[in-house]
Amino acid sequence: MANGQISPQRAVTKPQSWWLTSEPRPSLMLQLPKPSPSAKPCASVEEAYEICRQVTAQYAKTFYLGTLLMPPAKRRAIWAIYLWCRRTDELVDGPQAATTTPETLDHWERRLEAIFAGHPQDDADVALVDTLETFPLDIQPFRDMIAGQRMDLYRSRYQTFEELDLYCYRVAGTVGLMSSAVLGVDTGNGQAPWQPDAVYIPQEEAIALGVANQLTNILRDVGEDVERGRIYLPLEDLERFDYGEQDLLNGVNDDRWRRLMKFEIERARAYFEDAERGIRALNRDARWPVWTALMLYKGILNVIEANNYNVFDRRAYVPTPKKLLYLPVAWLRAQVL
Ligand SMILES: CC(C)=CCC/C(C)=C/CC/C(C)=C/CC/C(C)=C/[C@@H]1[C@@H](COP(=O)(O)OP(=O)(O)O)[C@]1(C)CC/C=C(\C)CC/C=C(\C)CCC=C(C)C
Ligand SMILES: Nc1ncnc2c1ncn2[C@@H]1O[C@H](COP(=O)(O)OP(=O)(O)OP(=O)(O)O)[C@@H](O)[C@H]1O
Ligand SMILES: [Mn+2]
Repeated sequence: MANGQISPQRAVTKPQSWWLTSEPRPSLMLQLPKPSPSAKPCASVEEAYEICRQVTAQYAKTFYLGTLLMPPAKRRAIWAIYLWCRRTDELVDGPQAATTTPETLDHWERRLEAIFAGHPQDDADVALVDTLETFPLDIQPFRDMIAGQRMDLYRSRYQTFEELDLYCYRVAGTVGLMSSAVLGVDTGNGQAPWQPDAVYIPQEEAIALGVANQLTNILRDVGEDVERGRIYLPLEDLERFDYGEQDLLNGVNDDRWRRLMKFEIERARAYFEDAERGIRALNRDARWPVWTALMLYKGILNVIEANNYNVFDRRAYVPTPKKLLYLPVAWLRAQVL
Protein backbone atom coordinates (compact mmCIF):
# COMPACT_ATOMS: atom_id res chain seq x y z
CA MET A 1 0.00 0.00 0.00
CA ALA A 2 2.84 2.39 0.83
CA ASN A 3 4.08 2.40 -2.77
CA GLY A 4 0.57 2.64 -4.10
CA GLN A 5 0.48 -0.99 -5.16
CA ILE A 6 -1.61 -3.74 -3.71
CA SER A 7 -1.10 -7.42 -4.05
CA PRO A 8 -4.31 -9.09 -2.91
CA GLN A 9 -2.74 -12.54 -2.66
CA ARG A 10 -0.02 -11.30 -0.35
CA ALA A 11 -2.37 -9.02 1.50
CA VAL A 12 -4.33 -11.94 2.92
CA THR A 13 -1.56 -14.43 3.52
CA LYS A 14 0.96 -11.90 4.87
CA PRO A 15 -0.96 -9.26 6.75
CA GLN A 16 0.66 -5.91 5.99
CA SER A 17 -2.19 -3.65 4.99
CA TRP A 18 -4.50 -1.53 7.09
CA TRP A 19 -7.24 -4.11 6.88
CA LEU A 20 -5.21 -6.85 8.49
CA THR A 21 -3.39 -6.98 11.77
CA SER A 22 -0.15 -8.80 12.49
CA GLU A 23 -1.11 -11.00 15.45
CA PRO A 24 -4.86 -10.91 16.01
CA ARG A 25 -6.99 -13.70 17.46
CA PRO A 26 -6.43 -16.68 15.20
CA SER A 27 -9.91 -17.03 13.77
CA LEU A 28 -10.31 -13.48 12.50
CA MET A 29 -7.68 -11.15 11.19
CA LEU A 30 -9.58 -8.28 9.67
CA GLN A 31 -9.16 -4.79 10.98
CA LEU A 32 -10.61 -1.47 10.09
CA PRO A 33 -8.64 1.07 8.12
CA LYS A 34 -6.96 3.77 10.12
CA PRO A 35 -8.16 7.16 8.89
CA SER A 36 -4.87 8.21 7.31
CA PRO A 37 -4.00 9.72 3.92
CA SER A 38 -2.32 6.45 2.88
CA ALA A 39 -5.71 4.78 3.14
CA LYS A 40 -6.88 6.66 0.03
CA PRO A 41 -7.98 4.17 -2.61
CA CYS A 42 -5.43 3.10 -5.16
CA ALA A 43 -6.69 -0.33 -6.21
CA SER A 44 -8.29 -1.07 -9.54
CA VAL A 45 -11.82 -2.46 -9.53
CA GLU A 46 -10.43 -5.93 -10.29
CA GLU A 47 -7.91 -5.75 -7.44
CA ALA A 48 -10.57 -4.54 -5.04
CA TYR A 49 -12.88 -7.44 -5.88
CA GLU A 50 -9.95 -9.82 -5.42
CA ILE A 51 -9.49 -8.53 -1.85
CA CYS A 52 -13.21 -9.12 -1.23
CA ARG A 53 -13.02 -12.61 -2.72
CA GLN A 54 -10.06 -13.62 -0.58
CA VAL A 55 -11.61 -12.37 2.63
CA THR A 56 -14.91 -14.14 1.91
CA ALA A 57 -13.10 -17.37 1.00
CA GLN A 58 -11.06 -17.25 4.16
CA TYR A 59 -13.69 -16.26 6.68
CA ALA A 60 -17.00 -17.57 5.40
CA LYS A 61 -16.54 -20.95 3.82
CA THR A 62 -20.27 -21.68 3.84
CA PHE A 63 -21.27 -18.52 2.01
CA TYR A 64 -18.25 -18.64 -0.27
CA LEU A 65 -19.28 -22.04 -1.57
CA GLY A 66 -22.73 -20.62 -2.35
CA THR A 67 -21.25 -17.67 -4.23
CA LEU A 68 -19.17 -19.95 -6.47
CA LEU A 69 -22.45 -21.22 -7.92
CA MET A 70 -23.50 -17.72 -9.07
CA PRO A 71 -22.79 -15.91 -12.32
CA PRO A 72 -19.51 -13.92 -11.97
CA ALA A 73 -21.08 -10.45 -11.74
CA LYS A 74 -23.39 -11.44 -8.89
CA ARG A 75 -20.71 -13.46 -7.17
CA ARG A 76 -18.26 -10.59 -6.89
CA ALA A 77 -20.97 -8.18 -5.80
CA ILE A 78 -21.81 -10.53 -2.91
CA TRP A 79 -18.11 -10.64 -1.99
CA ALA A 80 -18.05 -6.82 -1.85
CA ILE A 81 -21.13 -6.80 0.37
CA TYR A 82 -19.62 -9.54 2.52
CA LEU A 83 -16.47 -7.52 3.15
CA TRP A 84 -18.41 -4.41 4.15
CA CYS A 85 -20.61 -6.48 6.51
CA ARG A 86 -17.61 -8.24 8.00
CA ARG A 87 -15.79 -4.99 8.61
CA THR A 88 -18.88 -3.55 10.24
CA ASP A 89 -19.21 -6.61 12.45
CA GLU A 90 -15.52 -6.42 13.31
CA LEU A 91 -16.01 -2.95 14.80
CA VAL A 92 -17.81 -4.49 17.75
CA ASP A 93 -16.60 -8.09 17.56
CA GLY A 94 -13.00 -7.89 16.39
CA PRO A 95 -9.69 -7.25 18.13
CA GLN A 96 -10.25 -3.46 18.18
CA ALA A 97 -13.74 -3.75 19.69
CA ALA A 98 -12.61 -2.36 23.06
CA THR A 99 -11.84 0.98 21.43
CA THR A 100 -15.08 1.17 19.45
CA THR A 101 -17.47 3.89 20.65
CA PRO A 102 -20.77 5.25 19.30
CA GLU A 103 -18.66 7.91 17.54
CA THR A 104 -16.70 5.17 15.72
CA LEU A 105 -20.01 3.92 14.35
CA ASP A 106 -21.08 7.48 13.46
CA HIS A 107 -17.86 7.81 11.49
CA TRP A 108 -18.45 4.44 9.80
CA GLU A 109 -21.92 5.62 8.81
CA ARG A 110 -20.53 8.81 7.25
CA ARG A 111 -18.08 6.66 5.29
CA LEU A 112 -21.02 4.57 4.14
CA GLU A 113 -22.77 7.69 2.84
CA ALA A 114 -19.62 8.68 0.96
CA ILE A 115 -19.47 5.22 -0.63
CA PHE A 116 -23.10 5.53 -1.69
CA ALA A 117 -22.25 8.95 -3.15
CA GLY A 118 -19.63 7.19 -5.31
CA HIS A 119 -16.54 8.11 -3.25
CA PRO A 120 -14.55 5.05 -2.09
CA GLN A 121 -12.61 5.72 1.11
CA ASP A 122 -10.09 2.91 0.69
CA ASP A 123 -9.21 0.01 -1.59
CA ALA A 124 -11.96 -2.39 -0.56
CA ASP A 125 -14.61 0.32 -1.04
CA VAL A 126 -13.69 0.50 -4.71
CA ALA A 127 -15.46 -2.84 -5.19
CA LEU A 128 -18.55 -1.77 -3.26
CA VAL A 129 -18.84 1.47 -5.25
CA ASP A 130 -18.71 -0.60 -8.43
CA THR A 131 -21.37 -2.96 -7.06
CA LEU A 132 -23.62 -0.01 -6.21
CA GLU A 133 -23.32 1.21 -9.79
CA THR A 134 -24.31 -2.22 -11.10
CA PHE A 135 -27.11 -3.33 -8.76
CA PRO A 136 -30.06 -1.44 -7.22
CA LEU A 137 -28.93 -1.50 -3.60
CA ASP A 138 -30.66 0.69 -1.04
CA ILE A 139 -28.65 2.34 1.76
CA GLN A 140 -31.22 1.62 4.48
CA PRO A 141 -30.27 -2.04 5.18
CA PHE A 142 -26.63 -0.92 5.52
CA ARG A 143 -27.68 1.76 8.02
CA ASP A 144 -29.82 -0.77 9.86
CA MET A 145 -26.82 -3.10 10.16
CA ILE A 146 -24.79 -0.34 11.80
CA ALA A 147 -27.73 0.17 14.19
CA GLY A 148 -27.46 -3.57 14.99
CA GLN A 149 -23.78 -3.20 15.84
CA ARG A 150 -24.73 -0.25 18.07
CA MET A 151 -26.92 -2.66 20.05
CA ASP A 152 -23.85 -4.85 20.65
CA LEU A 153 -22.10 -1.82 22.12
CA TYR A 154 -24.53 -1.30 24.96
CA ARG A 155 -26.43 -4.58 25.31
CA SER A 156 -25.29 -7.98 26.46
CA ARG A 157 -28.73 -9.41 27.37
CA TYR A 158 -32.11 -9.70 25.64
CA GLN A 159 -35.18 -10.07 27.81
CA THR A 160 -37.67 -11.16 25.14
CA PHE A 161 -37.54 -12.86 21.77
CA GLU A 162 -39.05 -9.72 20.24
CA GLU A 163 -35.95 -7.78 21.28
CA LEU A 164 -33.64 -10.49 19.93
CA ASP A 165 -35.62 -10.61 16.68
CA LEU A 166 -34.96 -6.90 16.12
CA TYR A 167 -31.24 -7.48 16.71
CA CYS A 168 -31.27 -10.42 14.29
CA TYR A 169 -33.04 -8.34 11.62
CA ARG A 170 -30.46 -5.62 11.98
CA VAL A 171 -27.28 -7.71 11.86
CA ALA A 172 -28.46 -10.45 9.49
CA GLY A 173 -31.93 -9.84 8.02
CA THR A 174 -30.35 -6.78 6.43
CA VAL A 175 -27.85 -9.07 4.67
CA GLY A 176 -30.83 -10.85 3.11
CA LEU A 177 -32.14 -7.53 1.76
CA MET A 178 -28.74 -6.49 0.44
CA SER A 179 -28.13 -9.88 -1.19
CA SER A 180 -31.59 -9.94 -2.78
CA ALA A 181 -30.90 -6.73 -4.67
CA VAL A 182 -27.96 -8.53 -6.29
CA LEU A 183 -29.61 -11.92 -6.76
CA GLY A 184 -32.68 -10.43 -8.43
CA VAL A 185 -36.19 -11.77 -8.83
CA ASP A 186 -37.73 -13.83 -11.60
CA THR A 187 -39.87 -11.24 -13.38
CA GLY A 188 -42.25 -14.01 -14.46
CA ASN A 189 -42.92 -15.12 -10.89
CA GLY A 190 -46.44 -13.59 -10.77
CA GLN A 191 -48.36 -15.90 -8.46
CA ALA A 192 -51.92 -14.68 -8.93
CA PRO A 193 -53.59 -15.79 -12.21
CA TRP A 194 -55.70 -12.60 -12.24
CA GLN A 195 -52.52 -10.46 -12.08
CA PRO A 196 -50.02 -12.34 -14.29
CA ASP A 197 -47.69 -9.33 -14.64
CA ALA A 198 -47.31 -8.66 -10.91
CA VAL A 199 -43.82 -9.52 -9.70
CA TYR A 200 -43.52 -10.93 -6.21
CA ILE A 201 -40.59 -9.50 -4.22
CA PRO A 202 -39.64 -12.01 -1.49
CA GLN A 203 -38.46 -9.45 1.06
CA GLU A 204 -39.90 -11.13 4.15
CA GLU A 205 -38.36 -14.44 3.09
CA ALA A 206 -34.96 -12.83 2.49
CA ILE A 207 -35.09 -11.31 5.98
CA ALA A 208 -36.24 -14.67 7.37
CA LEU A 209 -33.13 -16.37 5.97
CA GLY A 210 -30.89 -13.80 7.61
CA VAL A 211 -32.69 -14.20 10.94
CA ALA A 212 -32.58 -18.02 10.67
CA ASN A 213 -28.83 -17.86 10.02
CA GLN A 214 -28.28 -15.50 12.91
CA LEU A 215 -30.32 -17.65 15.33
CA THR A 216 -28.27 -20.66 14.21
CA ASN A 217 -25.08 -18.67 14.69
CA ILE A 218 -26.23 -17.72 18.21
CA LEU A 219 -26.98 -21.36 19.12
CA ARG A 220 -23.66 -22.55 17.71
CA ASP A 221 -21.67 -19.85 19.54
CA VAL A 222 -23.40 -19.91 22.97
CA GLY A 223 -20.19 -20.98 24.76
CA GLU A 224 -17.95 -18.51 22.95
CA ASP A 225 -20.39 -15.64 23.61
CA VAL A 226 -20.83 -16.45 27.30
CA GLU A 227 -17.06 -16.28 27.70
CA ARG A 228 -17.25 -12.72 26.32
CA GLY A 229 -20.01 -11.88 28.78
CA ARG A 230 -22.77 -12.04 26.16
CA ILE A 231 -26.06 -13.92 26.33
CA TYR A 232 -28.19 -13.71 23.19
CA LEU A 233 -30.72 -16.38 24.22
CA PRO A 234 -33.77 -14.46 25.50
CA LEU A 235 -33.82 -14.45 29.30
CA GLU A 236 -37.58 -15.16 29.17
CA ASP A 237 -36.72 -18.49 27.48
CA LEU A 238 -34.15 -19.36 30.14
CA GLU A 239 -36.83 -18.70 32.76
CA ARG A 240 -39.43 -20.77 30.89
CA PHE A 241 -37.13 -23.79 31.06
CA ASP A 242 -36.00 -23.00 34.59
CA TYR A 243 -32.40 -22.67 33.43
CA GLY A 244 -30.45 -19.94 35.22
CA GLU A 245 -27.93 -17.47 33.91
CA GLN A 246 -25.43 -19.04 36.27
CA ASP A 247 -26.09 -22.47 34.70
CA LEU A 248 -25.21 -20.95 31.37
CA LEU A 249 -22.02 -19.46 32.75
CA ASN A 250 -21.14 -22.89 34.17
CA GLY A 251 -21.99 -24.67 30.90
CA VAL A 252 -24.51 -27.01 32.54
CA ASN A 253 -25.75 -29.51 29.92
CA ASP A 254 -28.76 -31.15 31.57
CA ASP A 255 -32.40 -31.88 30.68
CA ARG A 256 -33.43 -28.25 31.14
CA TRP A 257 -30.70 -27.11 28.75
CA ARG A 258 -31.57 -29.72 26.15
CA ARG A 259 -35.26 -28.81 26.25
CA LEU A 260 -34.38 -25.14 25.92
CA MET A 261 -32.09 -25.86 22.96
CA LYS A 262 -34.73 -28.03 21.25
CA PHE A 263 -37.14 -25.13 21.54
CA GLU A 264 -34.67 -22.64 20.06
CA ILE A 265 -33.65 -25.02 17.27
CA GLU A 266 -37.29 -25.46 16.23
CA ARG A 267 -37.72 -21.70 16.19
CA ALA A 268 -34.70 -21.30 13.90
CA ARG A 269 -36.03 -24.06 11.64
CA ALA A 270 -39.37 -22.27 11.30
CA TYR A 271 -37.49 -19.21 9.97
CA PHE A 272 -35.60 -21.42 7.52
CA GLU A 273 -38.94 -22.82 6.29
CA ASP A 274 -40.33 -19.31 5.74
CA ALA A 275 -37.21 -18.45 3.77
CA GLU A 276 -37.46 -21.58 1.62
CA ARG A 277 -40.84 -20.44 0.29
CA GLY A 278 -39.24 -17.31 -1.17
CA ILE A 279 -36.47 -18.96 -3.17
CA ARG A 280 -38.62 -19.84 -6.17
CA ALA A 281 -39.43 -16.14 -6.62
CA LEU A 282 -35.73 -15.38 -7.13
CA ASN A 283 -34.02 -15.23 -10.47
CA ARG A 284 -33.36 -18.75 -11.75
CA ASP A 285 -29.56 -18.38 -11.55
CA ALA A 286 -29.76 -17.46 -7.84
CA ARG A 287 -31.82 -20.40 -6.62
CA TRP A 288 -29.10 -23.06 -6.44
CA PRO A 289 -26.61 -20.83 -4.54
CA VAL A 290 -29.26 -19.73 -2.06
CA TRP A 291 -30.55 -23.29 -1.49
CA THR A 292 -26.94 -24.37 -0.94
CA ALA A 293 -26.15 -21.62 1.57
CA LEU A 294 -29.46 -22.24 3.33
CA MET A 295 -29.03 -26.00 3.61
CA LEU A 296 -25.44 -25.72 4.77
CA TYR A 297 -26.23 -23.24 7.51
CA LYS A 298 -29.38 -25.11 8.54
CA GLY A 299 -27.19 -28.25 8.68
CA ILE A 300 -25.39 -26.73 11.68
CA LEU A 301 -28.60 -27.25 13.69
CA ASN A 302 -28.47 -31.02 12.97
CA VAL A 303 -24.85 -31.08 14.08
CA ILE A 304 -25.74 -29.34 17.36
CA GLU A 305 -28.33 -32.08 17.95
CA ALA A 306 -25.83 -34.80 17.03
CA ASN A 307 -23.41 -33.24 19.55
CA ASN A 308 -26.09 -33.71 22.21
CA TYR A 309 -26.53 -29.92 22.49
CA ASN A 310 -23.01 -29.45 23.77
CA VAL A 311 -22.23 -25.99 22.44
CA PHE A 312 -20.11 -25.09 25.44
CA ASP A 313 -16.80 -26.64 24.58
CA ARG A 314 -17.07 -27.71 20.95
CA ARG A 315 -18.05 -25.88 17.80
CA ALA A 316 -20.71 -27.41 15.56
CA TYR A 317 -19.75 -27.39 11.88
CA VAL A 318 -20.68 -29.31 8.76
CA PRO A 319 -17.59 -31.23 7.57
CA THR A 320 -16.43 -30.40 4.03
CA PRO A 321 -17.32 -33.79 2.41
CA LYS A 322 -20.85 -33.42 3.76
CA LYS A 323 -21.00 -29.85 2.47
CA LEU A 324 -20.25 -31.19 -1.00
CA LEU A 325 -23.01 -33.79 -0.66
CA TYR A 326 -25.51 -30.98 -0.14
CA LEU A 327 -24.70 -29.50 -3.55
CA PRO A 328 -26.70 -31.91 -5.78
CA VAL A 329 -29.62 -31.93 -3.33
CA ALA A 330 -29.70 -28.13 -3.38
CA TRP A 331 -29.52 -28.19 -7.19
CA LEU A 332 -32.50 -30.52 -7.36
CA ARG A 333 -34.52 -28.33 -5.01
CA ALA A 334 -33.66 -25.29 -7.11
CA GLN A 335 -35.17 -27.05 -10.14
CA VAL A 336 -38.34 -28.49 -8.64
CA LEU A 337 -39.44 -26.44 -5.63
C1 LIG B 1 -24.68 -17.09 -0.64
C2 LIG B 1 -25.05 -15.72 -0.26
C3 LIG B 1 -26.04 -15.01 -1.10
C4 LIG B 1 -24.43 -15.18 0.82
C5 LIG B 1 -24.54 -13.82 1.36
C6 LIG B 1 -23.21 -13.54 2.00
C7 LIG B 1 -23.08 -12.27 2.80
C8 LIG B 1 -23.21 -10.96 2.12
C9 LIG B 1 -22.79 -12.41 4.11
C10 LIG B 1 -22.54 -11.29 5.06
C11 LIG B 1 -22.32 -11.91 6.44
C12 LIG B 1 -21.81 -10.99 7.49
C13 LIG B 1 -20.36 -10.85 7.73
C14 LIG B 1 -22.70 -10.30 8.27
C15 LIG B 1 -22.31 -9.45 9.43
C16 LIG B 1 -23.15 -9.79 10.68
C17 LIG B 1 -23.04 -11.28 10.98
C18 LIG B 1 -21.79 -11.77 11.62
C19 LIG B 1 -24.07 -12.07 10.64
C20 LIG B 1 -23.99 -13.56 10.64
C21 LIG B 1 -23.35 -14.30 9.62
C22 LIG B 1 -22.47 -15.26 10.26
O1 LIG B 1 -21.43 -15.78 9.46
P1 LIG B 1 -20.34 -16.73 10.15
O2 LIG B 1 -20.85 -18.11 10.35
O3 LIG B 1 -19.08 -16.57 9.36
O4 LIG B 1 -20.19 -16.14 11.59
P2 LIG B 1 -18.92 -15.96 12.49
O5 LIG B 1 -18.64 -14.49 12.47
O6 LIG B 1 -17.86 -16.83 11.94
O7 LIG B 1 -19.42 -16.37 13.86
C23 LIG B 1 -24.77 -14.38 9.84
C24 LIG B 1 -25.24 -15.61 10.45
C25 LIG B 1 -25.79 -13.73 8.93
C26 LIG B 1 -25.67 -14.10 7.47
C27 LIG B 1 -26.94 -13.75 6.74
C28 LIG B 1 -27.11 -14.04 5.44
C29 LIG B 1 -26.05 -14.71 4.66
C30 LIG B 1 -28.42 -13.67 4.77
C31 LIG B 1 -28.81 -14.67 3.70
C32 LIG B 1 -30.01 -14.25 2.93
C33 LIG B 1 -30.08 -14.23 1.56
C34 LIG B 1 -28.90 -14.59 0.72
C35 LIG B 1 -31.38 -13.84 0.90
C36 LIG B 1 -31.92 -14.93 -0.03
C37 LIG B 1 -33.25 -14.61 -0.54
C38 LIG B 1 -34.39 -15.31 -0.27
C39 LIG B 1 -35.65 -14.87 -0.91
C40 LIG B 1 -34.48 -16.50 0.62
N1 LIG C 1 -14.90 -27.97 7.20
C1 LIG C 1 -14.34 -27.94 8.40
N2 LIG C 1 -13.45 -28.89 8.74
C2 LIG C 1 -12.86 -28.87 9.93
N3 LIG C 1 -13.10 -27.95 10.88
C3 LIG C 1 -13.99 -26.99 10.62
C4 LIG C 1 -14.65 -26.94 9.36
N4 LIG C 1 -15.46 -25.86 9.36
C5 LIG C 1 -15.32 -25.26 10.55
N5 LIG C 1 -14.44 -25.95 11.32
C6 LIG C 1 -14.10 -25.62 12.72
O1 LIG C 1 -14.68 -24.35 13.07
C7 LIG C 1 -13.63 -23.39 13.37
C8 LIG C 1 -13.88 -22.01 12.78
O2 LIG C 1 -15.13 -21.90 12.21
P1 LIG C 1 -15.41 -20.79 11.15
O3 LIG C 1 -16.46 -19.85 11.63
O4 LIG C 1 -14.14 -20.20 10.61
O5 LIG C 1 -16.07 -21.73 10.09
P2 LIG C 1 -16.15 -21.42 8.61
O6 LIG C 1 -15.36 -22.47 7.95
O7 LIG C 1 -15.86 -19.99 8.37
O8 LIG C 1 -17.66 -21.72 8.29
P3 LIG C 1 -18.85 -20.67 8.34
O9 LIG C 1 -18.90 -20.07 7.01
O10 LIG C 1 -20.00 -21.57 8.61
O11 LIG C 1 -18.59 -19.70 9.45
C9 LIG C 1 -12.42 -23.97 12.71
O12 LIG C 1 -11.26 -23.50 13.37
C10 LIG C 1 -12.63 -25.47 12.91
O13 LIG C 1 -12.35 -25.83 14.23
MN1 LIG D 1 -17.18 -18.08 10.06
